[in-house]
Amino acid sequence: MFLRSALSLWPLARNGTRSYSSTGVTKLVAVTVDDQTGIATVNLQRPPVNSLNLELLTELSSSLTDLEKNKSRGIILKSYSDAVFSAGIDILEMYKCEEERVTLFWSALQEVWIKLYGHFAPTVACINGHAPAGGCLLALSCEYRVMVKEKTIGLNETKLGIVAPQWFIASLVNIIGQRQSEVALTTGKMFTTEEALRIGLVDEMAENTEDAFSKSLEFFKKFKNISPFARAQTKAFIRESTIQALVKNREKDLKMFINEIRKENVQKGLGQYLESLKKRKVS
Ligand SMILES: CCCCCCCCCC/C=C/CC(=O)SCCNC(=O)CCNC(=O)[C@H](O)C(C)(C)COP(=O)(O)OP(=O)(O)OC[C@H]1O[C@@H](n2cnc3c(N)ncnc32)[C@H](O)[C@@H]1OP(=O)(O)O
Repeated sequence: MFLRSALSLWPLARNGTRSYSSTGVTKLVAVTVDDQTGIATVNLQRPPVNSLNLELLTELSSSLTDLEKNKSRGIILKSYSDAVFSAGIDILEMYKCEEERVTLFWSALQEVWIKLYGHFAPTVACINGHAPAGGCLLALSCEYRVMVKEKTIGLNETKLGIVAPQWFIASLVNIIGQRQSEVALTTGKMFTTEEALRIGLVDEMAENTEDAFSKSLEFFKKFKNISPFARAQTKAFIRESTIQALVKNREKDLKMFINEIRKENVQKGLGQYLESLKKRKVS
């Protein structure tokens, strides 16, 4: 009954699913809700590598708000691409950036993290491609991670000469613990799927995207006999202090980000990194 009335808020059904976009036009984020289960698939679709720019983050943020309002039964976050889940922050948002845009950009990233990390429904990252830095952050924000074999994941910021903010670090520490996080972060380690599984950075390994998606769906069955309220409130209690640490310091965090990326050596490093990306190819 509850499911029916919640779902009736969604746009017209098509083949058992409801497609949805906050702007009315599907662009960088496509949301589909399964009519039977109420599970939403949030597909990131910004070719070529789903790098996170202001527009993608703004769409993702409003999709998350709508899913919260419409009481989705769960979220699977995935990529349109079988190669890359998300390449993290679009370096062009940090390199030679304008103050007004970079302020909006970082605020949107904060907002997405707060909404995803604190989402009331169960969330799964279906990591069907590489997930460096900000891509890893999105995956860490979910409750469960299923990753396709032979991909890579990690917070590699130090490799770019930048420092991962406290909330990136907390997201990792809450999953793999302080010691493993310290080693991973200080060395900018990118884990293979197999390594990530061994240290608990991901929960399951999959053969391919289809397998990852069906394993992601299985996760929701764990809550079949659990009260949604008890589940959501428990999650909120567990995550509250991590979320509040950013919520109370958003302005300070924004200033630190802008100061950090404006440094001459950081700008030089970002420029060189962009150049090196253009020369290199990952198999
Ligand atoms: C006291 C201090 C307090 C703290 C203050 C805050 C500090 C700042 C913190 C900022 C946090 C940043 C987190 C980030 O997310 S930084 C971004 C890190 N991302 C990466 O390192 C990933 C880079 N990309 C790759 O490794 C590979 O592209 C890939 C994802 C493995 C995919 O490989 P593949 O071979 O499939 O694709 P290509 O490499 O050929 O890429 C295709 C084109 O896309 C461009 N590209 C790739 N990644 C990015 C990116 N992140 N931003 C912009 N552009 C990107 C690449 O150059 C290719 O472009 P081309 O076709 O024009 O050559």
